[in-house]
Parts: sequence; C-alpha cells; structure tokens
Amino acid sequence: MLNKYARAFFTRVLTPFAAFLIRRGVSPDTVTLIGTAGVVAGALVFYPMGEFFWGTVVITLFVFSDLVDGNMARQLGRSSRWGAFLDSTLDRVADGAIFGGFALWYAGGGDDVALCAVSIFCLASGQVVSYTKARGESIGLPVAVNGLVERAERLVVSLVAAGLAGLHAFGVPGIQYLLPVALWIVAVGSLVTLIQRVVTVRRESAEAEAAERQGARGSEAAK
Ligand SMILES: CCCCCCCC/C=C\CCCCCCCC(=O)OC[C@H](COP(=O)(O)O[C@@H]1[C@H](O)[C@H](OP(=O)(O)O)[C@@H](O)[C@H](O)[C@H]1O)OC(=O)CCCCCCC/C=C\CCCCCCCC
Ligand SMILES: Nc1ccn([C@@H]2O[C@H](COP(=O)(O)O)[C@@H](O)[C@H]2O)c(=O)n1
Ligand SMILES: [Mg+2]
Ligand SMILES: [Mg+2]
Repeated sequence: MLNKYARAFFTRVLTPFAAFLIRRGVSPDTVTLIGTAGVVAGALVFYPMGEFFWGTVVITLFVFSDLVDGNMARQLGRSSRWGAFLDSTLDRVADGAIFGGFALWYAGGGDDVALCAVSIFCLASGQVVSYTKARGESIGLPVAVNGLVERAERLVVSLVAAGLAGLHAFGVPGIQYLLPVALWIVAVGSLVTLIQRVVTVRRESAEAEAAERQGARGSEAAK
C-alpha cells in the first residue's frame, strides 16, 4: 500500500537530492552500499543496547537511500539488472540487521524470550515474504499480489514504534510498549502476507500448467 501511494510523494521530494548526488559524481551503487552500511550499523550498534531512539535516528538517515538509488539510476537512464539485484539483496541485509538488532536486545538486556522469538519471526517471515515473490517471478509467474504487509510497511511500523519507544529513555512514560505491539503487528501481518503470496503462486502455477496442457493438446490435435 505504501509502495503504491507513498512512493510518488517520496520520488518528488527526493529527486533534487538524487540529482545533486549525480552532479557530484556519486553512483547509484555507492548510495545502495553506503545506505545499507548505515542501516546495519545503526541497527546493530544501538538496538542491542536498547538505544531505540538514536538507533532509529541513524537508520532513518540512511534508509531513504533505498529510494534515492533507484531514483538516481532512473534519472541517469542506467537502471540495470545488476542494480536491481544489488538493491534487493542489500534490502534483505538491512532488514536482517533491524530485526536482528531487536532480537539481540530482547535476548540480552531486554530479557524477554517471547519478544526475542517474535523479532526472529519478523526477520525470517519478512525474508520469506520477499523470497516468495522473487522465486515465483523466477519461474515465470506474475505473482500479481503484494499482500497486506510489504517491506515499506514492515519498516515504517517497526521504525516509528522503535523511535517513539526510545523516548522512554528521555522520561516519556508508557511509550516503551509501542515496540512490542509493533513487532506483534509486523509478525501477524507478515504471516498473512506470506499466506496471500503462497496462495497466489499456487493458483498462478496451476493456471499456467493448465494453459500449457491445453496448448499441448491443441498442437497434438493439429498434427
Ligand atoms: C520523536 C520520535 C522520533 C522518531 C525518530 C524517527 C522516526 C522515524 C520513523 C520512521 C522512518 C521510517 C522510514 C521507513 C522508510 C522506508 C523506505 C524504504 O526504504 O522503503 C523501501 C520500499 C521498498 O523498496 P524496493 O522496491 O527497493 O524493495 C523491494 C521490496 O523490498 C520487496 O520486498 P517485499 O515488499 O516483497 O517484501 C522485494 O521483493 C524486492 O526485491 C525489493 O526490490 O520502498 C517503498 O516501498 C516506497 C515507499 C516508501 C514509503 C516510506 C514512507 C515513510 C513514511 C513515513 C515516515 C515518517 C514517519 C514519521 C514518524 C514520526 C514519528 C514520531
Ligand atoms: N544501485 C542501483 C539501485 C537501483 N537500481 C534500479 O532501481 C530499481 C529500484 O528502485 P527503488 O526506487 O526501489 O530503489 C531497481 O530495480 C533497479 O532497476 C539500479 O539500477 N542500481
Ligand atoms: Mg532502492
Ligand atoms: Mg530496495
């Protein structure tokens, strides 16, 4: 949903910055790599210490690079298969670091086995949700479904909640419970999305195979 409705807005906002980087001779791949490194550092340095506010600030500074890199590639007329591969692969690395950072906190100072497990579930289910689309498309299916919770939703829900939960350290009472609530929402939403995508791939593959059988019968009859 966010990918559909918010992308156009962020494209307008980020286009001048993308153009500025192009003028400075920066390449889209550099933005992809530095952006991912920043997200990974923010997540794995701050979150395991329970520093949710500063971790989210650092991640937010870098995570929009994922919208800037593609914007730059399009402005340059240089969108490439390699760029698409690098972008998607490093998305998985960034997501692993964010939910891994939450899991490390709950396994350590946060001392909550259930929330550690929910964080690991968010990490794994998010990766599998993305994999269903990549694998479905690689076997020639359209995978014409995005589902309830795509990557943008996973990130926005968990990062907004983490940033706000971090304000507890500055004396805001009660707000720390936002992060557990968000993790449960992302976990359930990812599971629903996974089911939506698997059901779609199953239907599309049955339809594709039925069409192939029909085509084979047609050419047999024509002989
Ligand atoms: C006082 C409190 C202070 C709090 C501190 C800071 C709070 C910060 C809060 C939020 C920041 C959230 C930012 C999240 C931005 C996410 C942007 C982003 O990178 O989205 C990526 C997404 C997907 O891009 P791709 O097409 O490159 O990726 C594809 C995708 O990964 C597919 O995965 P799948 O969906 O299938 O699981 C893969 O299949 C595919 O391989 C891959 O290529 O981009 C978008 O979707 C575009 C839309 C982005 C919309 C961003 C909206 C941000 C909205 C609000 C932020 C403002 C919040 C304000 C908070 C205020 C809090 C007080
Ligand atoms: N280093 C890169 C990164 C991205 N691309 C192209 O942009 C598409 C992704 O667009 P986003 O707005 O989601 O970043 C990707 O599929 C590539 O076509 C690129 O070429 N090089
Ligand atoms: Mg990108
Ligand atoms: Mg991306």
